[in-house]
Amino acid sequence: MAHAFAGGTSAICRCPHDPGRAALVSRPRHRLRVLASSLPTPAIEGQGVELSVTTRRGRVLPVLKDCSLRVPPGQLWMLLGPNGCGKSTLLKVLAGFLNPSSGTVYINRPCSYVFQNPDHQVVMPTVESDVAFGLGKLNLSLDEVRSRVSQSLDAVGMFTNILHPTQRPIQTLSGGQKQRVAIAGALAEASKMGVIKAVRKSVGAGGEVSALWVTHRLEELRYADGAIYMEDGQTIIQGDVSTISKFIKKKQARYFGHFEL
Ligand SMILES: Nc1ncnc2c1ncn2[C@@H]1O[C@H](COP(=O)(O)OP(=O)(O)OP(=O)(O)O)[C@@H](O)[C@H]1O
Repeated sequence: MAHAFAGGTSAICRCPHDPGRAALVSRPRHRLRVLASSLPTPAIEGQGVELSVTTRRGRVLPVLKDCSLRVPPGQLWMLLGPNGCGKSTLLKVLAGFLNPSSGTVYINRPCSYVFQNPDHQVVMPTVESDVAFGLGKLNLSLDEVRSRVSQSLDAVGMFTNILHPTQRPIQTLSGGQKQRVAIAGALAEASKMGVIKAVRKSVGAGGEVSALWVTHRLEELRYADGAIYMEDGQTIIQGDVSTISKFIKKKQARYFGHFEL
């Protein structure tokens, strides 16, 4: 299933069940900047990436302080770290949605997922109702439905804001936007592990597709070829799943140990 990849030109793909999760998916197509490296050309690479934002009060806030990572082609890597450590921001920088204050980014452009005719896939009058359409059968609470709708729209790059209100009539959308809404509907219905399994399936076939998946769930690591751990705006460690898993578990043990004192 290609829904997890289907972001049109969007590289950010958020998990439908957790706003803190996202995936960056790329296919070899267009090179932004080439990094000198003796290793095989990566699918996704960041070197010394930093990003500061200026708050409304004029305070400069460093969000990414020093991030380096390398995702080999045809692999699925996970990006983990505590809430607010900068995972989503790093993804946005890698995807080209945000410009880094410094550092280098290399990324193969994501491919688009195109339906033959998006008008055949959208059935309800507004964006929100269309994405929620398939959830009716799942017996979910209103909050859960709203959360899934918003996360699925995020996943396909249809960020809900003034420009993309969830109440927007479907007929005012472009063809590409309708495609995204249709995909968001499918994502909203996907089960928790279903999406990551689908991403796993799609990655690795011939090295064509690579993905960087942001998660808090250690159990999702089993689908990964490798992982990167971030803390406080910095990438701390990158490596194979077993190494990163042990590293995180050790950290958690130390954390909980602290509270047991
Ligand atoms: N435009 C901005 N203005 C102010 N603060 C920002 C901005 N963008 C990000 N931040 C802050 O930077 C930090 C990192 O945010 P980010 O969303 O990247 O974290 P995250 O690791 O994805 O978090 P989570 O796992 O909770 O989703 C947060 O403290 C966030 O509030």
